[in-house]
Amino acid sequence: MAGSKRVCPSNKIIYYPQMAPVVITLVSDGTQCLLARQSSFPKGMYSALAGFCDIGESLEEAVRREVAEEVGLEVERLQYSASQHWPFPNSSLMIACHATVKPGQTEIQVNLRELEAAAWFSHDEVATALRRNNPYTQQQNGTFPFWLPPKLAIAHQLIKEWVEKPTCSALPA
Ligand SMILES: NC(=O)C1=CN([C@@H]2O[C@H](COP(=O)(O)OP(=O)(O)OC[C@H]3O[C@@H](n4cnc5c(N)ncnc54)[C@H](OP(=O)(O)O)[C@@H]3O)[C@@H](O)[C@H]2O)C=CC1
Repeated sequence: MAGSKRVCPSNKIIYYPQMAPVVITLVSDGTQCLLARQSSFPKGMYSALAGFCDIGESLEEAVRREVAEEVGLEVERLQYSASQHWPFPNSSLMIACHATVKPGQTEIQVNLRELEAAAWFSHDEVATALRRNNPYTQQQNGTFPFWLPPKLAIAHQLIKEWVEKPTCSALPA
C-alpha cells in the first residue's frame, strides 16, 4: 500500500517498509532459452535465473554477476521487461529482463551451490510447457513433466514474451 509506515510509540521514529531489488533474467541465444531450478522448487518446475542485487550495484551489473555466478555465461545484451513486488517472504521487487549471450557462447557451468540444474530449452519445449495445465502430475515412470511458473508470476510473463518473440532481447548492452 502506498505510503505505508509505522511510527514507534516511544520515540516517534517513522519506519517505512523496505523492499529488496531482485533481478530475474531470461537468457537466450536467439533460438533457445536458459532455464534453471533450485532444489526448493516444486518438482519439474524450471524458471529464469534470479538473485538479489548487491549494495552499490546497478541492475545491469546485478544481471551480469548473477548470470555469471549461476551458470558461467557472459551476457551480451539486456532488455528490461517489467517488474513485480512480492511482499512475502523477503519483500522482493522482482525486475525482469531479457538477456542474450554471444552466438556460440552457450556452454554452461551450473553452480550447484545455488542451483539444482540448468539447461537450454528449445522454443517448442518452452511453448509446450507454457500450455501445461496440470504440472504436478507424476508420470508413469516416476518423473515430473517440465513445467513453468504460473501466470501470476513475472517469470511466466518473461518466458511468454520470449516464446512470442524469441529475438526480443535486441537492445545494445
Ligand atoms: N519467480 C521466480 O521464478 C523465481 C523467484 N526467485 C526469488 O528471487 C529471490 C532471489 O533468488 P535467490 O536465487 O534465492 O537469490 P540469490 O542467488 O541472491 O541468493 C539468495 C541469498 O542471498 C542472500 N541475500 C542477499 N540479500 C538478501 C535479502 N534482501 N533477503 C534475503 N536474502 C538475501 C541470502 O544469503 P545469506 O543468508 O547467506 O546472506 C540468500 O540466501 C528470492 O526471493 C526467490 O524467491 C528465485 C528464483 C526464481
